[in-house]
Amino acid sequence: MDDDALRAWSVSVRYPGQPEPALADVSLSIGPQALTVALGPSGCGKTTLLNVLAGFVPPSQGRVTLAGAPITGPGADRAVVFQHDALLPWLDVRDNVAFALELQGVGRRERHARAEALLAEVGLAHAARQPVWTLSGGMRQRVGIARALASPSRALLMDEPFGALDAFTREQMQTLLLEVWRHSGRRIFLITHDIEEALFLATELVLMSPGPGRIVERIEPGFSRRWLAGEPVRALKSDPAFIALREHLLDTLARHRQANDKETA
Ligand SMILES: Nc1ncnc2c1ncn2[C@@H]1O[C@H](COP(=O)(O)OP(=O)(O)OP(=O)(O)O)[C@@H](O)[C@H]1O
Repeated sequence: MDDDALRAWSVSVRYPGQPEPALADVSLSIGPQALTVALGPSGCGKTTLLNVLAGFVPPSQGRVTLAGAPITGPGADRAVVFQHDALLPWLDVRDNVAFALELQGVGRRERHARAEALLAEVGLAHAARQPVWTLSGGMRQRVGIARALASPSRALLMDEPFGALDAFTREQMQTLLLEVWRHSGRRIFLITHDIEEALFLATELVLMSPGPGRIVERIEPGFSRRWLAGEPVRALKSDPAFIALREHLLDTLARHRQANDKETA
């Protein structure tokens, strides 16, 4: 057992007034080197699971722990990156990142230096003094990631972080995230609707299905480590093993959808 992991233990969540649980008996262990991706259709409980790990939503049953300590609410040890960034429009790029450091009581000169180093890590050194409203969607998400890295977090929890980006920018952000993952040593939990994104990034991929929200399959794709070892992204995404897994996941999702449709008919 991994004692340093971020773990969900048989977690169920039932929202008031809902006929069935949003999550039923979900267990997950995100170890220090892990990039765990939750994939599934709308309503399968992905965001609920992220909110439980973040401490925003308490489980109705089960528990969540980080390195063995119970999670009872939000904490600086878990940084959240949302699909739509929450940048502060009156601050420039550097100060949006430095703000997270100011909250930790870091002095002005040091927080500017650290913010600039984090912006360099996400490829935005040149944009440090730009107002955030001048940035593209991909650049805004980079600022969001730099800001998450500025917190003393041990885990990044990412809710569809690239969902609003075009396909090309999205692929760039996926490889950027793998670089950040390697350099920062943070464990990552990421949710997505996108099968290729999930397969490319995940060290562990959990496939979820609704009605009630649950994990129906777990696989360890291994393509992210191959990319970090030097294999080109396009070669990996057209690798027969990648395509076979993509088709398998599509098939499994379709079977679960049919089963759910029958139950609700
Ligand atoms: N605050 C809430 N109150 C009541 N029901 C909720 C609440 N949040 C989510 N739900 C319900 O719980 C179920 C799971 O929702 P959740 O947002 O976790 O799924 P999801 O897989 O993230 O969906 P999406 O991909 O569309 O964001 C859905 O049926 C949803 O309507």
